[in-house]
Parts: sequence; structure tokens; C-alpha cells
Amino acid sequence: MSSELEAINKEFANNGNKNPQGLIEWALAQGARPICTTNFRPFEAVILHMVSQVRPDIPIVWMDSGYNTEATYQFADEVIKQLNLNIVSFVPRRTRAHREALDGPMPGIDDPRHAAFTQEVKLEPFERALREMQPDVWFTALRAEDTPERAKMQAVSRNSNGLLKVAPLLQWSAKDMYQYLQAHNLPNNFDYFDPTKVEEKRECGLHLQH
Ligand SMILES: Nc1ncnc2c1ncn2[C@@H]1O[C@H](COP(=O)(O)OS(=O)(=O)O)[C@@H](OP(=O)(O)O)[C@H]1O
Repeated sequence: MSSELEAINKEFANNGNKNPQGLIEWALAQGARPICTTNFRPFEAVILHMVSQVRPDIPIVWMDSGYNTEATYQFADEVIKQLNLNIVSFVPRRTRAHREALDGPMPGIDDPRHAAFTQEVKLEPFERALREMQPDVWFTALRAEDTPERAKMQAVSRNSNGLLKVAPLLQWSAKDMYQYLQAHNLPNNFDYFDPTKVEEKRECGLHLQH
């Protein structure tokens, strides 16, 4: 990691955790094609509100696998309308009906077909999004509390392709997230299921690979 990013991370860890908006503003000044990804999991309205407050037209990239719960689709619709998001959806190359007619129902995580399934419904659409959008700054709502891997992450890093990855909420607790939602009158939804992860603390590879 460059010494500039190390300094930013140090400053953010020491002073900035309570000011993720400051980190968002700094990161936006570092590039010309920022994106924010979302899967509309619980608490996602926080990052979507924060980034769109600073940059109203920032592209919000959603890989809609086709396997979200009804509540997640309703939540997505509500947040997109309330925040007037510039949503850019990427869907798998085959529809869910097409896949299931040929391959059967969604494979579980112990099924040898699960890796190919994950590649088809989530990773390939994300690779396509990266190719088409060529982002230089990537915001997520990753939090240290999510998994042991994320607990070791830094808020800002650069991947091997030069993409600046920014997790402004890295040190936020669920309580911080809840209070932000309340303060800004934002919706939330806990009826969420990701068929590529199945278990909440499992990493399916999207952010680890990129
Ligand atoms: N389907 C879909 N569409 C758009 N963006 C997505 C999608 N899945 C994952 N992400 C983004 O990757 C961040 C990590 O997500 P996950 O924990 O679900 O996946 S992974 O284990 O890293 O693959 C995740 O972090 P959060 O922003 O905290 O939700 C997203 O920014």
C-alpha cells in the first residue's frame, strides 16, 4: 500500500470513523468514474444515502441475481425512489427460468455446481460491470463486524488494476447504522437472502477477487 493510502487509513482510523462523509468526499476527488455497489442487504440505505448526498448521480451498481426475496425487491424499489438513485443493474446472461429448466433448482453450497452458479449469477455480471463502467473508485458498505476477513481490512485500498476501494462504514456498528437510518428517515429490510453465500459470514469472492 502506498504511503499516501497508509496515511489516509491511519487518519481515518484515528479520527475519521465518525466522519465517513469526509472519506467519501476525499475518495470522490481521487477519480472520475466512481461507483457504489449494493446488494440491498440490511442497512444498505446508509451507504446509498451517504454517497448520493455527496454525489447525487453516482452510478449505483446492482447485480440482480434473480434470487432476491420479494421483500428485497420491494426495499430496493423504495430506496431507489426515495433517494432518486442512478441505479445501473446487471443481470445474469440466462434468466432464472432458463437456468432452472436446464440445471434444476439453485445448488446448495456443498453442491459441486455451486461455484459455477456463483460465477454465472454474481461474478460474471460484476466482471461485465467493471468492463463496461471502468470505475476508478468503488464504494461499498463492508463493515469489520461482517466477517473475520473484513475485521482485518483497511478502509481504503487499491487493487492490482488501480481501482480505489473505499469502505467508509468499516468501523460502524449495527447500532451506528440503525441510528443513521432513524436520523435520516430511511427504510431497512432484514428479509434478505444471497444464494451465492447462503451463510451470512461466508465470503463468496466478489470483493476478495477484485
Ligand atoms: N448482487 C450484488 N450487486 C451489487 N453489489 C454487490 C452484490 N453482491 C455483493 N456486492 C458488493 O460486494 C460487497 C460484498 O458483498 P458480499 O458480502 O455479498 O459478497 S462477497 O462475499 O464479497 O462476494 C457488497 O458490500 P455491501 O456494500 O456491504 O453490501 C456490495 O457492495
